[in-house]
Amino acid sequence: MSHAWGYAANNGPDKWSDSFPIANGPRQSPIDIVPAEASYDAELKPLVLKYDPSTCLEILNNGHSFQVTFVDDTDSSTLKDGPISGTYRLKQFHFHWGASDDKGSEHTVAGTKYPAELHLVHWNTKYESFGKAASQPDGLAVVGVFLKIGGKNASLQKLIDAFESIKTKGRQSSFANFNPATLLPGCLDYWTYDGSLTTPPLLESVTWIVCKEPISISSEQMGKFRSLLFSAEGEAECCMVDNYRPPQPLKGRPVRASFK
Ligand SMILES: COc1ccc(C[C@H]2SC(=O)NC2=O)c(OC)c1
Ligand SMILES: [Zn+2]
Repeated sequence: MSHAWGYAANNGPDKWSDSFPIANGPRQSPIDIVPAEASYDAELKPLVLKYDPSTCLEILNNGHSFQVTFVDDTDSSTLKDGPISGTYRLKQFHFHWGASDDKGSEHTVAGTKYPAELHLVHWNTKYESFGKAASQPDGLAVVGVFLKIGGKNASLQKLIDAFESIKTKGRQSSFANFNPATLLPGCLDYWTYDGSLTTPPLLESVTWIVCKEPISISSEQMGKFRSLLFSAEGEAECCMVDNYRPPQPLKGRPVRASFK
């Protein structure tokens, strides 16, 4: 692909295999999660998420989504237990969403699309850095949380209030003392399977942990997500919407449930 990857007809998910052949690999993400076909695994532990708001660093528009990045040089913000062994550090979180409320999530549940999906990205501290971990089969663990249209979400509003400073691609601003735990649903029941990054380079290094319970976002707040731009300042404006990869073939992978 001569031009950079994106989500448009000429550079979107159907074209990514041109430059990233792993797009057709055996453990690609996202997937359609079919609850009736997931197997309850009593050995799966509850998720242990410990987040320190003081590790929150900045919020940025990377041209594909907006992302909140964390200081990850200590074990201050970590994910443990669940389906993983060892300690994974929080690196960043970001979202995927649609142009309308009938689409936007990457994972789907028995074919149901949610309007958006949150990804909390963690890396395995058995490797020396995020970059090194990202190329290892057990290098990353991403917690996915669905968003459904409902009441106004005060925690999401704190992110939205920073949007005017990151409207266009490449813009970033300092963003301190945000607690990502406020974005988690009350119930942490989850499905888990072995998968990949959902954008290029599509590395097959992610243990996916997808929460069953969604969090809420209001229609007005969804509208603010859609006011961000894929385009940089001075370029023709292109609204940041439909930045999701559709479900990929399961290829025989087991999907386990932490709940009955
Ligand atoms: C090492 O290079 C990368 C590149 C992209 C992402 C972000 C992808 S991965 C996901 O779940 N959603 C996304 O948009 C990444 O995240 C771990 C790591
Ligand atoms: Zn993502």
